[in-house]
Amino acid sequence: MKLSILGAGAWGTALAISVAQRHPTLLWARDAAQAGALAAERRNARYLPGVALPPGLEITSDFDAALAHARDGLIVIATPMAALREMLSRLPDDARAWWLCKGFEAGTGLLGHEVAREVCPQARVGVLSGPSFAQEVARSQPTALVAASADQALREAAVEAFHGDALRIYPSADPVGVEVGGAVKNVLAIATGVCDGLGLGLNARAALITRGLAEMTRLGLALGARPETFMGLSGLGDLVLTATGDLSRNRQVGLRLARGQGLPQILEELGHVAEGVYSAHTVVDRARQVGVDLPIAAAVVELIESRLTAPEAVRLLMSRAVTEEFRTSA
Ligand SMILES: NC(=O)c1ccc[n+]([C@@H]2O[C@H](COP(=O)([O-])OP(=O)(O)OC[C@H]3O[C@@H](n4cnc5c(N)ncnc54)[C@H](O)[C@@H]3O)[C@@H](O)[C@H]2O)c1
Ligand SMILES: O=P(O)(O)OC[C@H](O)CO
Repeated sequence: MKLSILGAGAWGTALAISVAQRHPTLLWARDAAQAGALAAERRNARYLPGVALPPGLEITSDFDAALAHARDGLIVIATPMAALREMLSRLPDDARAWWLCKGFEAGTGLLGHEVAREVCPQARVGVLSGPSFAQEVARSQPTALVAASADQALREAAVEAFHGDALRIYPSADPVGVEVGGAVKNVLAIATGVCDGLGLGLNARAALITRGLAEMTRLGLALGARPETFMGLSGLGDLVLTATGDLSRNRQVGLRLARGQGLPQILEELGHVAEGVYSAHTVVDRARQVGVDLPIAAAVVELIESRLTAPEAVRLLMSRAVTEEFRTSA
């Protein structure tokens, strides 16, 4: 099966390295100079240093050539969430496409499948998510992902395309749950980074992850997700990885906020997208629209928008009124 991966950041490059070992794969970079450097050096020095590109992986900055390559195959959108709408709008009507980005679209508050419904209703689409640090996938370390789409044939195509010796693919028919998990875990990883950066201890970290999972699940159920999805790879799995793994950019944002570093400097030093920063406000807004309370995510918004310091955010969360552990309503 032919694959074109749109976006040559860390994750697009890592997935391209993985699938190019099994399928004719083309990696599109929007910047011609970056595409030239990737092709000449056979590595992605800016976004994924230290990993060689396999000889069969083709590189281009020609968008039409990328679409043509995958005409009978699959397109994979590997840009940040902020560029998903633009990428989807450039696809042919009958495209078969998967995206890798995790978040709610800033401004509209939409999840990826809702953006696709607006922009390319004829296309057959899905989301590939789950616990997956790009550096580990690029080095063929064992990883399990979930491929979620309402389209069963497209789910089968994803297994054919992505499944391999080091990459297990679990199909899912719950794109809502998978996308909510991927978006909310990024915000919770910022919170856990703050918690660990302040040295609040392992009890606090476990509490934050568990109560964060409750927030993710409450929002997902209100948006029509299946409850079991939050116990799966794109829910609990990705939350545990991102909240505890130091390779996470979102966790790094939290660790550095706890040290008192300013957000603009943190983002500049990271050099990669940290989707939780851009999604936090939108996650909380979307939850409010459906009557769901997300205290941890709301505290992250206060912190990144500089209305609270990290210790003040902790005091706010600890002083909340007592509630039942499992609420019967939002
Ligand atoms: N890095 C990971 O381990 C990982 C794993 C799973 C999911 N993700 C998700 O995948 C998405 C991409 O993450 P990443 O780590 O590759 O980011 P990154 O910061 O490493 O790279 C982003 C890439 O997108 C490109 N880009 C930005 N805006 C664009 C636009 N308007 N049009 C075309 N290209 C554009 C950039 O040039 C860059 O190549 C994010 O939503 C992230 O949450 C990342
Ligand atoms: O580095 P992060 O925080 O964007 O997380 C990367 C992936 O989403 C982990 O699954």
